[in-house]
Amino acid sequence: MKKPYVISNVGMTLDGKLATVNNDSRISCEEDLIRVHKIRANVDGIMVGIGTVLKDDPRLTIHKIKSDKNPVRIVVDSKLRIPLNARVLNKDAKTIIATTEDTDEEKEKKINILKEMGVDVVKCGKGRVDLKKLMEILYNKGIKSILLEGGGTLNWGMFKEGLVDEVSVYIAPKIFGGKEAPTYVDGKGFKTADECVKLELKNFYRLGEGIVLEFKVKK
Ligand SMILES: NC(=O)C1=CN([C@@H]2O[C@H](COP(=O)(O)OP(=O)(O)OC[C@H]3O[C@@H](n4cnc5c(N)ncnc54)[C@H](O)[C@@H]3O)[C@@H](O)[C@H]2O)C=CC1
Ligand SMILES: Nc1nc(O)c(N)c(N[C@@H]2O[C@H](COP(=O)(O)O)[C@@H](O)[C@H]2O)n1
Repeated sequence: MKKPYVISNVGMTLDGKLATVNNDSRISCEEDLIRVHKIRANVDGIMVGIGTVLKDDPRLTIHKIKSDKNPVRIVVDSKLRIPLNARVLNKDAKTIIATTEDTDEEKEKKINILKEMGVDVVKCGKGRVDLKKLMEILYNKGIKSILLEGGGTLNWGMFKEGLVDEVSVYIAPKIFGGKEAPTYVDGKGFKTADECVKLELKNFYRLGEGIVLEFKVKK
């Protein structure tokens, strides 16, 4: 199956959290945010789940370094919960919303509004977005590389389907704790170690106050 090359990147605390229980996600140092924007500048798309949009209202554009273009912003949003005033819907970059084929009058109305705003709405899957099918659709739209930023639920979906090729993670010297705090990979989780995603460590280095680890996903 032809699919984009997918790099998963997060800023994570030592205890694996992506934010506090109160959704404070100030984890990466400035040096790491610049590293992230250099990755953003080298991919065709940046992908997040709707949970991240609802909690962070991210820009998903390149603003920490100079860049003459922005990657396509991709939001995975089964129930089309995206607020129409979300920053990812502004004119700074192209945006694709991936939703499910399940629909009703209200959803169709919102899809029409989004299309009038210049947003590309893609329907694939029932109940949940079919991520494998979405990857094929994005590849056929010319998106050959994607930075998957999360959050933990979407990361689980992508890892579970074997759609991630590379992992880079900045680990901050912080501990957030919190059983309910979001982690790098949430979702159902693998039941046995045999099923888990296996990685090959390719590189690691100090950055700012933390450390960056880079892996290839073993296929
Ligand atoms: N520190 C970091 O690097 C980052 C932190 N975050 C944090 O992560 C949290 C958001 O993560 P989550 O709440 O887990 O939301 P999420 O951003 O992972 O979005 C999950 C949503 O995506 C949709 N979805 C549709 N099809 C799916 C599929 N097949 N598999 C999985 N999801 C699918 C569903 O509506 C699901 O609820 C926020 O606290 C945010 O600050 C998010 C990105 C990076
Ligand atoms: N790499 C990284 N480190 C952190 O500490 C973070 N909190 C995040 N969050 C991701 O960046 C998005 C917000 O930044 P922009 O407004 O898009 O520049 C946020 O939504 C997460 O995807 N990432």
